[in-house]
Amino acid sequence: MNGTILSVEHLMMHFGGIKALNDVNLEVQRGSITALIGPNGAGKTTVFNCLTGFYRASGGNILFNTRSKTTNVIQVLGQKFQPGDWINPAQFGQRLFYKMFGGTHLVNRAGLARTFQNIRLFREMSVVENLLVAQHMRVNRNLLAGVLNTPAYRKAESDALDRAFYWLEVVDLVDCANRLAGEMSYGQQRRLEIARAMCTGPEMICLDEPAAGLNPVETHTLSNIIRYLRDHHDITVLLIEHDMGMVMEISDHIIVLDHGDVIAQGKPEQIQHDEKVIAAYLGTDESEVSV
Ligand SMILES: Nc1ncnc2c1ncn2[C@@H]1O[C@H](COP(=O)(O)OP(=O)(O)OP(=O)(O)O)[C@@H](O)[C@H]1O
Repeated sequence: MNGTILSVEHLMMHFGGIKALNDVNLEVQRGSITALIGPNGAGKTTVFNCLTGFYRASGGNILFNTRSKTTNVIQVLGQKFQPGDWINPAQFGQRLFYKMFGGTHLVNRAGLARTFQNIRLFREMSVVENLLVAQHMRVNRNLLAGVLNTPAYRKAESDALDRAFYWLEVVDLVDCANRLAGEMSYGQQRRLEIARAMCTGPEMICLDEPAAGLNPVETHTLSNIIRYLRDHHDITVLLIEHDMGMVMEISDHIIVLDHGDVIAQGKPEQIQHDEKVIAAYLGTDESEVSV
């Protein structure tokens, strides 16, 4: 593995009086499969929502290091002006820029993609259309080029289609290309969500409970797809998952959250025997746990 792709420092997320995340610090290594686990309500999805810009964190830092630059996720979502900005024109200009043009699209453009716990496909579109829509930020959408149907425009369209079919092949859905996304089985929809995220050209993908609702055969196929992303495309995978068999089998590193704090991290064999982790899952006090 080569360096840190994601650093999260002192991340906090409060919903009114509820402290979903207290002070989360974690790092994800480039090219790894890292699992974020923890009991229900530990704050895992909230971490994902902060990382991918769906929530604006209450405090802390999220730095996403792609090969070409570092993106400050909280900054690109647009922050409130601070008193010091009025004497620092560069800072003021930057905040104004991101207030006007910032948003989650910049997080995706930086190379971070995600899937959702509750599948969110365009159900009334065909499978391949779902993948073409995902590429709108990469494809030439110049109106004039479209009207004149220029060679560059046709090439961009054909590349988008090739890319869509490449990822359909990886997730074994080529045969379903023209079916409506909403008509497919649950397992197929989960795989399509991964293909759609991959069509945005990410360096890192966050998968929120990808194995939820899958049978053992589908879970095995999914594990192979996740490994394929890492091994053949150098994609960093961060996943939330409750299927501990799968987590222990495919993860290089595991981070455990409980009540909005990281309580343990390490290799699967370390986590399996960590007393704090066992206590968190059993809902008992650490001192009561005997291994
Ligand atoms: N939008 C929200 N408004 C209010 N509270 C929220 C919101 N989102 C999450 N929470 C609260 O934050 C805490 C963490 O929730 P989160 O969904 O991140 O947990 P989780 O670890 O992903 O749980 P699960 O494994 O059940 O999906 C919970 O107490 C939850 O009720």
